[in-house]
Amino acid sequence: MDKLKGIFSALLVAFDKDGNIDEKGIRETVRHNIDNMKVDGLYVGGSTGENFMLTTEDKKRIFDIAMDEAKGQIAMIAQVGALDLREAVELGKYATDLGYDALSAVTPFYYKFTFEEIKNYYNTITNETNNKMIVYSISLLTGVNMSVSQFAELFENKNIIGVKFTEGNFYLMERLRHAFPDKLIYSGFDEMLLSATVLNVDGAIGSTYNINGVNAKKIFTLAKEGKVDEARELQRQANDMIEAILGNGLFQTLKEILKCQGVDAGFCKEPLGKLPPEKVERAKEIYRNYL
Ligand SMILES: CC(=O)N[C@H](C=O)[C@@H](O)[C@H](O)[C@H](O)CO
Ligand SMILES: CC(=O)C(=O)O
Repeated sequence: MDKLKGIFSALLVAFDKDGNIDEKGIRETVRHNIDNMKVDGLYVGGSTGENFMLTTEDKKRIFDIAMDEAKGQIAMIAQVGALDLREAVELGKYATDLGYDALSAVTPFYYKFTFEEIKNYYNTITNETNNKMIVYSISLLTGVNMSVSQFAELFENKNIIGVKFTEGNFYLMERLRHAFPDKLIYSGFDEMLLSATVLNVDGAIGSTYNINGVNAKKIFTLAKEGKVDEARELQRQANDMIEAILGNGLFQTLKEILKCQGVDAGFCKEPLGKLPPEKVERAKEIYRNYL
Protein backbone atom coordinates (compact mmCIF):
# COMPACT_ATOMS: atom_id res chain seq x y z
CA MET A 1 0.00 0.00 0.00
CA ASP A 2 3.04 2.28 0.06
CA LYS A 3 2.24 3.42 -3.45
CA LEU A 4 -0.90 5.04 -2.10
CA LYS A 5 0.94 7.17 0.45
CA GLY A 6 2.03 10.78 0.05
CA ILE A 7 0.73 13.96 -1.52
CA PHE A 8 -2.14 13.63 -3.99
CA SER A 9 -3.61 16.44 -6.04
CA ALA A 10 -7.37 16.47 -6.31
CA LEU A 11 -7.23 17.00 -10.04
CA LEU A 12 -8.63 20.24 -11.41
CA VAL A 13 -10.53 19.64 -14.65
CA ALA A 14 -10.34 22.05 -17.57
CA PHE A 15 -13.60 22.97 -19.29
CA ASP A 16 -14.14 25.26 -22.26
CA LYS A 17 -16.29 28.38 -21.95
CA ASP A 18 -19.44 26.32 -22.52
CA GLY A 19 -18.66 23.64 -19.97
CA ASN A 20 -17.39 20.99 -22.38
CA ILE A 21 -14.40 18.89 -21.35
CA ASP A 22 -11.14 20.37 -22.58
CA GLU A 23 -8.96 17.32 -23.17
CA LYS A 24 -5.79 19.26 -23.90
CA GLY A 25 -6.19 21.30 -20.72
CA ILE A 26 -6.73 18.16 -18.63
CA ARG A 27 -3.64 16.55 -20.12
CA GLU A 28 -1.56 19.64 -19.39
CA THR A 29 -2.83 19.71 -15.81
CA VAL A 30 -1.93 16.05 -15.29
CA ARG A 31 1.55 16.60 -16.77
CA HIS A 32 2.10 19.67 -14.61
CA ASN A 33 1.20 17.71 -11.51
CA ILE A 34 3.61 14.92 -12.39
CA ASP A 35 6.51 16.88 -13.89
CA ASN A 36 6.47 20.13 -11.91
CA MET A 37 4.46 19.59 -8.74
CA LYS A 38 6.05 16.15 -8.24
CA VAL A 39 2.97 14.80 -6.51
CA ASP A 40 2.78 11.15 -5.54
CA GLY A 41 -0.63 10.63 -7.04
CA LEU A 42 -3.84 12.04 -8.41
CA TYR A 43 -7.35 11.92 -7.01
CA VAL A 44 -9.61 12.12 -10.04
CA GLY A 45 -13.31 12.93 -9.89
CA GLY A 46 -13.44 14.75 -6.57
CA SER A 47 -15.08 17.96 -5.50
CA THR A 48 -12.16 19.79 -7.08
CA GLY A 49 -12.85 17.99 -10.35
CA GLU A 50 -16.34 19.57 -10.35
CA ASN A 51 -17.49 15.96 -10.49
CA PHE A 52 -20.99 16.36 -9.10
CA MET A 53 -21.91 18.68 -11.96
CA LEU A 54 -21.02 16.12 -14.65
CA THR A 55 -22.73 13.45 -16.71
CA THR A 56 -21.64 9.83 -16.42
CA GLU A 57 -20.06 10.05 -19.88
CA ASP A 58 -18.00 13.09 -18.90
CA LYS A 59 -16.86 11.39 -15.69
CA LYS A 60 -15.68 8.37 -17.68
CA ARG A 61 -13.88 10.52 -20.22
CA ILE A 62 -12.01 12.33 -17.48
CA PHE A 63 -10.95 9.00 -15.92
CA ASP A 64 -9.75 7.94 -19.40
CA ILE A 65 -7.81 11.07 -20.21
CA ALA A 66 -6.15 11.35 -16.79
CA MET A 67 -5.05 7.72 -16.81
CA ASP A 68 -3.87 7.85 -20.41
CA GLU A 69 -1.73 10.90 -19.65
CA ALA A 70 -0.37 9.60 -16.31
CA LYS A 71 0.16 6.06 -17.64
CA GLY A 72 0.85 4.64 -14.23
CA GLN A 73 3.73 7.02 -13.48
CA ILE A 74 2.04 7.93 -10.20
CA ALA A 75 -0.70 6.43 -8.07
CA MET A 76 -4.22 7.01 -9.35
CA ILE A 77 -7.42 7.12 -7.30
CA ALA A 78 -10.86 7.46 -8.92
CA GLN A 79 -13.68 9.06 -6.96
CA VAL A 80 -16.80 7.26 -8.17
CA GLY A 81 -19.32 8.09 -5.45
CA ALA A 82 -22.73 9.24 -6.62
CA LEU A 83 -26.28 9.37 -5.35
CA ASP A 84 -27.19 6.82 -8.00
CA LEU A 85 -25.50 3.72 -6.61
CA ARG A 86 -25.77 1.98 -9.97
CA GLU A 87 -23.81 4.84 -11.50
CA ALA A 88 -21.18 4.56 -8.76
CA VAL A 89 -20.78 0.85 -9.50
CA GLU A 90 -20.62 1.46 -13.25
CA LEU A 91 -17.95 4.13 -12.77
CA GLY A 92 -16.11 1.91 -10.31
CA LYS A 93 -15.94 -0.93 -12.82
CA TYR A 94 -14.87 1.47 -15.53
CA ALA A 95 -12.05 3.00 -13.46
CA THR A 96 -10.94 -0.43 -12.25
CA ASP A 97 -10.64 -1.64 -15.85
CA LEU A 98 -8.57 1.43 -16.66
CA GLY A 99 -6.11 0.43 -13.96
CA TYR A 100 -6.88 2.89 -11.17
CA ASP A 101 -5.03 1.77 -8.04
CA ALA A 102 -8.00 2.42 -5.80
CA LEU A 103 -11.49 3.83 -5.83
CA SER A 104 -12.90 6.41 -3.50
CA ALA A 105 -16.52 7.33 -2.89
CA VAL A 106 -18.05 10.27 -1.12
CA THR A 107 -20.58 9.32 1.55
CA PRO A 108 -24.01 9.52 -0.09
CA PHE A 109 -25.36 13.00 0.52
CA TYR A 110 -28.45 15.20 0.28
CA TYR A 111 -30.87 12.63 1.76
CA LYS A 112 -30.46 11.57 5.35
CA PHE A 113 -29.26 8.02 4.82
CA THR A 114 -28.91 5.70 7.78
CA PHE A 115 -25.51 4.28 8.61
CA GLU A 116 -26.73 0.84 7.46
CA GLU A 117 -27.57 2.36 4.09
CA ILE A 118 -24.19 4.03 3.88
CA LYS A 119 -22.44 0.78 4.76
CA ASN A 120 -24.44 -1.07 2.12
CA TYR A 121 -23.43 1.56 -0.43
CA TYR A 122 -19.71 0.98 0.20
CA ASN A 123 -19.99 -2.78 0.36
CA THR A 124 -21.93 -2.85 -2.89
CA ILE A 125 -19.27 -0.83 -4.69
CA THR A 126 -16.38 -2.96 -3.41
CA ASN A 127 -18.20 -6.26 -4.03
CA GLU A 128 -19.13 -5.30 -7.57
CA THR A 129 -15.77 -3.84 -8.54
CA ASN A 130 -13.33 -5.90 -6.49
CA ASN A 131 -11.20 -2.82 -6.13
CA LYS A 132 -9.89 -1.11 -3.03
CA MET A 133 -11.98 1.70 -1.55
CA ILE A 134 -11.12 4.93 0.25
CA VAL A 135 -14.09 6.46 2.05
CA TYR A 136 -14.45 10.17 1.33
CA SER A 137 -15.64 11.92 4.47
CA ILE A 138 -16.49 15.60 4.04
CA SER A 139 -19.27 16.34 6.50
CA LEU A 140 -19.23 20.07 5.73
CA LEU A 141 -20.69 19.31 2.30
CA THR A 142 -22.51 16.02 2.94
CA GLY A 143 -23.82 16.37 6.48
CA VAL A 144 -22.57 12.83 7.21
CA ASN A 145 -20.54 12.47 10.42
CA MET A 146 -19.29 9.00 11.32
CA SER A 147 -17.98 7.79 14.66
CA VAL A 148 -14.94 5.64 15.34
CA SER A 149 -17.17 2.60 15.82
CA GLN A 150 -18.93 3.24 12.53
CA PHE A 151 -15.57 3.51 10.77
CA ALA A 152 -14.67 0.22 12.45
CA GLU A 153 -17.77 -1.37 10.93
CA LEU A 154 -16.89 -0.07 7.47
CA PHE A 155 -13.29 -1.21 7.84
CA GLU A 156 -14.41 -4.77 8.55
CA ASN A 157 -14.62 -4.95 4.78
CA LYS A 158 -10.96 -5.68 3.90
CA ASN A 159 -11.31 -3.81 0.62
CA ILE A 160 -12.11 -0.58 2.44
CA ILE A 161 -8.53 0.45 2.99
CA GLY A 162 -8.80 3.99 4.27
CA VAL A 163 -10.44 7.36 4.50
CA LYS A 164 -9.95 10.76 2.97
CA PHE A 165 -10.67 12.80 6.04
CA THR A 166 -11.79 16.28 5.05
CA GLU A 167 -12.78 17.22 8.55
CA GLY A 168 -11.53 19.76 11.04
CA ASN A 169 -11.94 17.31 13.90
CA PHE A 170 -8.41 16.46 15.01
CA TYR A 171 -9.63 14.51 18.01
CA LEU A 172 -11.49 12.12 15.73
CA MET A 173 -8.47 12.00 13.43
CA GLU A 174 -6.22 10.94 16.29
CA ARG A 175 -8.74 8.36 17.49
CA LEU A 176 -8.96 6.89 13.97
CA ARG A 177 -5.17 6.85 13.59
CA HIS A 178 -4.83 5.04 16.88
CA ALA A 179 -7.66 2.61 16.22
CA PHE A 180 -6.68 1.72 12.65
CA PRO A 181 -2.89 1.72 12.30
CA ASP A 182 -3.12 -0.37 9.12
CA LYS A 183 -5.68 1.76 7.28
CA LEU A 184 -4.73 4.74 5.13
CA ILE A 185 -5.74 8.12 6.49
CA TYR A 186 -5.50 11.12 4.18
CA SER A 187 -5.71 14.70 5.32
CA GLY A 188 -8.34 16.53 3.29
CA PHE A 189 -7.88 20.16 4.28
CA ASP A 190 -4.71 21.59 2.77
CA GLU A 191 -4.77 24.25 5.50
CA MET A 192 -4.23 21.53 8.09
CA LEU A 193 -1.57 19.45 6.38
CA LEU A 194 1.09 20.01 9.04
CA SER A 195 -1.22 19.30 11.99
CA ALA A 196 -2.56 16.17 10.30
CA THR A 197 0.95 14.96 9.48
CA VAL A 198 1.95 15.38 13.12
CA LEU A 199 -0.92 12.99 13.88
CA ASN A 200 0.75 10.57 11.46
CA VAL A 201 -1.59 10.53 8.51
CA ASP A 202 -0.38 8.51 5.52
CA GLY A 203 -0.94 11.23 3.01
CA ALA A 204 -2.99 14.17 1.91
CA ILE A 205 -5.38 14.85 -0.95
CA GLY A 206 -6.13 18.42 -1.86
CA SER A 207 -6.97 21.02 -4.44
CA THR A 208 -4.13 23.46 -3.84
CA TYR A 209 -1.48 20.80 -4.49
CA ASN A 210 -2.17 21.34 -8.21
CA ILE A 211 -0.29 24.64 -7.82
CA ASN A 212 1.62 24.20 -4.56
CA GLY A 213 2.54 20.51 -4.63
CA VAL A 214 6.27 20.99 -4.09
CA ASN A 215 5.79 23.00 -0.91
CA ALA A 216 3.13 20.61 0.33
CA LYS A 217 5.54 17.74 -0.10
CA LYS A 218 8.12 19.70 1.91
CA ILE A 219 5.64 20.29 4.74
CA PHE A 220 4.72 16.61 4.75
CA THR A 221 8.32 15.40 4.70
CA LEU A 222 9.58 17.87 7.29
CA ALA A 223 6.74 17.04 9.65
CA LYS A 224 7.40 13.31 9.25
CA GLU A 225 11.04 14.00 10.16
CA GLY A 226 9.89 15.90 13.26
CA LYS A 227 11.09 19.25 11.91
CA VAL A 228 7.93 20.99 12.98
CA ASP A 229 9.28 24.55 13.21
CA GLU A 230 10.42 24.56 9.58
CA ALA A 231 7.21 22.89 8.48
CA ARG A 232 5.13 25.43 10.37
CA GLU A 233 6.69 28.34 8.53
CA LEU A 234 5.89 26.67 5.19
CA GLN A 235 2.35 25.93 6.35
CA ARG A 236 1.97 29.57 7.37
CA GLN A 237 3.03 30.68 3.88
CA ALA A 238 0.70 28.14 2.28
CA ASN A 239 -2.17 29.30 4.46
CA ASP A 240 -1.61 32.96 3.60
CA MET A 241 -1.98 31.88 -0.01
CA ILE A 242 -4.96 29.57 0.60
CA GLU A 243 -6.76 32.31 2.52
CA ALA A 244 -6.29 34.67 -0.42
CA ILE A 245 -7.45 32.01 -2.90
CA LEU A 246 -10.57 31.14 -0.89
CA GLY A 247 -11.43 34.84 -0.79
CA ASN A 248 -11.24 35.08 -4.58
CA GLY A 249 -13.15 31.93 -5.65
CA LEU A 250 -11.40 28.61 -5.04
CA PHE A 251 -11.48 26.58 -8.24
CA GLN A 252 -11.57 29.56 -10.62
CA THR A 253 -8.56 31.09 -8.91
CA LEU A 254 -6.63 27.81 -8.92
CA LYS A 255 -7.21 27.56 -12.68
CA GLU A 256 -6.08 31.14 -13.17
CA ILE A 257 -2.91 30.42 -11.18
CA LEU A 258 -2.32 27.32 -13.30
CA LYS A 259 -2.36 29.65 -16.32
CA CYS A 260 0.41 31.67 -14.65
CA GLN A 261 2.31 28.39 -14.28
CA GLY A 262 1.97 27.71 -18.00
CA VAL A 263 -1.01 25.38 -17.96
CA ASP A 264 -4.19 26.28 -19.80
CA ALA A 265 -6.67 24.84 -17.35
CA GLY A 266 -9.69 26.49 -18.99
CA PHE A 267 -12.79 27.47 -17.06
CA CYS A 268 -15.13 26.12 -14.42
CA LYS A 269 -18.45 24.61 -15.33
CA GLU A 270 -21.80 26.30 -14.65
CA PRO A 271 -23.41 26.85 -12.24
CA LEU A 272 -19.89 27.91 -11.16
CA GLY A 273 -19.22 31.32 -12.63
CA LYS A 274 -16.31 32.95 -14.36
CA LEU A 275 -14.00 35.40 -12.63
CA PRO A 276 -14.58 39.08 -13.38
CA PRO A 277 -11.46 40.91 -14.65
CA GLU A 278 -10.54 42.31 -11.24
CA LYS A 279 -10.51 38.82 -9.74
CA VAL A 280 -8.40 37.54 -12.63
CA GLU A 281 -5.94 40.28 -11.73
CA ARG A 282 -6.14 39.31 -8.08
CA ALA A 283 -5.36 35.69 -8.98
CA LYS A 284 -2.25 36.81 -10.87
CA GLU A 285 -1.24 38.86 -7.87
CA ILE A 286 -1.66 35.85 -5.57
CA TYR A 287 0.58 33.88 -7.91
CA ARG A 288 3.25 36.62 -7.88
CA ASN A 289 3.07 37.01 -4.12
CA TYR A 290 3.15 33.40 -3.07
CA LEU A 291 4.49 31.15 -5.85
C1 LIG B 1 -14.11 21.00 -0.72
C2 LIG B 1 -12.69 20.92 -1.14
O1 LIG B 1 -12.35 21.47 -2.16
N1 LIG B 1 -11.87 20.25 -0.34
C3 LIG B 1 -10.52 19.95 -0.65
C4 LIG B 1 -10.22 18.57 -0.26
O2 LIG B 1 -10.89 17.86 0.40
C5 LIG B 1 -9.44 20.84 -0.08
O3 LIG B 1 -8.28 20.58 -0.82
C6 LIG B 1 -9.77 22.31 -0.10
O4 LIG B 1 -10.07 22.71 -1.41
C7 LIG B 1 -8.61 23.15 0.40
O5 LIG B 1 -8.22 22.71 1.65
C8 LIG B 1 -8.96 24.64 0.44
O6 LIG B 1 -9.92 24.87 1.45
C1 LIG C 1 -9.73 16.75 -2.25
C2 LIG C 1 -10.92 17.22 -2.79
O1 LIG C 1 -11.12 18.29 -2.89
C3 LIG C 1 -11.68 16.61 -3.76
O2 LIG C 1 -12.58 15.86 -3.48
O3 LIG C 1 -11.49 17.00 -4.89
